[in-house]
Amino acid sequence: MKILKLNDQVSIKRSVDNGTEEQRAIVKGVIETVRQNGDQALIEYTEKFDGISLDDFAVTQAEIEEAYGQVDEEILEIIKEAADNIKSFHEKQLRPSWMTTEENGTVLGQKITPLDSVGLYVPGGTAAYPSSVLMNVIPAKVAGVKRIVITSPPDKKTGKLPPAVLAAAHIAGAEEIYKVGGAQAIAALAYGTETVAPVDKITGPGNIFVALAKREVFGDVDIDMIAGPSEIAILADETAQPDEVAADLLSQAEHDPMASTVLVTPSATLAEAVSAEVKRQLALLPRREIAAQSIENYGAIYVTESMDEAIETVNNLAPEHLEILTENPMELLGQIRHAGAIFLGRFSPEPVGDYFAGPNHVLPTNGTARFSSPLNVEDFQKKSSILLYSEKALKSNGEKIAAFARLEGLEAHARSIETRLRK
Ligand SMILES: NC(=O)c1ccc[n+]([C@@H]2O[C@H](COP(=O)([O-])OP(=O)(O)OC[C@H]3O[C@@H](n4cnc5c(N)ncnc54)[C@H](O)[C@@H]3O)[C@@H](O)[C@H]2O)c1
Ligand SMILES: N[C@H](CO)Cc1c[nH]c[nH+]1
Ligand SMILES: [Zn+2]
Repeated sequence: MKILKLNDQVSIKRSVDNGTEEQRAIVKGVIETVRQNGDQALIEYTEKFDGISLDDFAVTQAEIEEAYGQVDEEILEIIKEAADNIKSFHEKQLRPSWMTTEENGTVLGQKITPLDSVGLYVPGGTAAYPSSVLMNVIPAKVAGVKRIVITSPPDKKTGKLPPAVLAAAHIAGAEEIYKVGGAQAIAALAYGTETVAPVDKITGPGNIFVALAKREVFGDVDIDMIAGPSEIAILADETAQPDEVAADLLSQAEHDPMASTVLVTPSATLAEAVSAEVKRQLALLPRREIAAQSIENYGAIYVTESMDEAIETVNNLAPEHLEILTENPMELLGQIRHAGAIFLGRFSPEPVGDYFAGPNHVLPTNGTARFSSPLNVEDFQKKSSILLYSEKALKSNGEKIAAFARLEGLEAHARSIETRLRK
């Protein structure tokens, strides 16, 4: 792993993938065709892109039950326990609607309403993570969303969805599931077909066709974010254990050849030891080819002059995941301004959050932790403002409001107020 002296250009932001002109044209064509031909287009694209011919792409109750029976009992128990943890964490995010009443009778407030319906895209292949099903469905459920739809491409061999994905969906409480992937799935969720009623918001990651389609339909429906490859930054001092630091870096490197893995430390001794450990452990990993590319192209160890400089470096990176492996991690927490999730101490390695602890693993990437947050209950709700002015309140403020309206040249606004002042 490269050991670098700090320079203030430190960044793990990769350029956002806008796809090629050809890919953008394909996505536009797919969306338009689904809008015109509905279910028939879904069937034809599934045959063309996934090699599966289906008459009916809705997952049946029997399929869900069959899948549930195929997953090991112990694994089901683990998924259920993780689901309980995720639910109880997200329940703490719930905020009530509120109203205040002033002495003059004015009532102001904010009404919180769940979205009516949301769609979760679950990518195909090895990235069909049951944990991500929990992380998307459970906050939506906690928010009060009534209709939760899942779409995912059918396996190219079996024509089915992975049993663990269906089991996780069942445990999380999502039963409306379609075997459709790619841009055609996003189009169906956004605009509807004969079988798939449209949703109000689409969440979940996917390949470039999925990402471009989400961007294309944004505005007609809401979307969560366009998630980039996984990132981990570790802030460590000389007390950190090199084998643990290396294992944690590799835990994210194995996700994606473009995953970013960075150690920031004032300890040159730790830097050397971690570099050697990464090399040793990498050779033992089943997904070593993916992890090796990530480490080679997006991995770095920065040796800083001081811990303060290391903290500033981490804040500039604004990583998706930050581990603090120092003698007293809690003492540094107050100085961390930008990170999607912060893992404190050597007994909280990042996979604790990926699977089990409760906080969401859908996190801002590409430096966007500077201004955005983990997926949360509010992503599945919206707010309406509530205003009630009493006669007394309108009469005492009406002239000011009318004057403000005239400042903007909006006479009808002013008269809407004044017509009430004269009565
Ligand atoms: N950021 C994250 O958190 C995260 C998590 C999991 C997965 N992912 C990403 O999900 C992706 C999974 O990719 P995948 O391809 O296995 O599954 P996918 O479900 O994202 O895409 C499969 C679909 O892509 C479409 N497609 C494929 N080739 C096409 C073509 N030439 N023209 C038009 N459409 C085409 C097909 O409709 C197919 O059903 C990876 O890119 C991975 O990085 C990201
Ligand atoms: N670390 C990933 C998000 O960055 C989430 C995940 C799913 N499964 C394992 N990890
Ligand atoms: Zn992970």
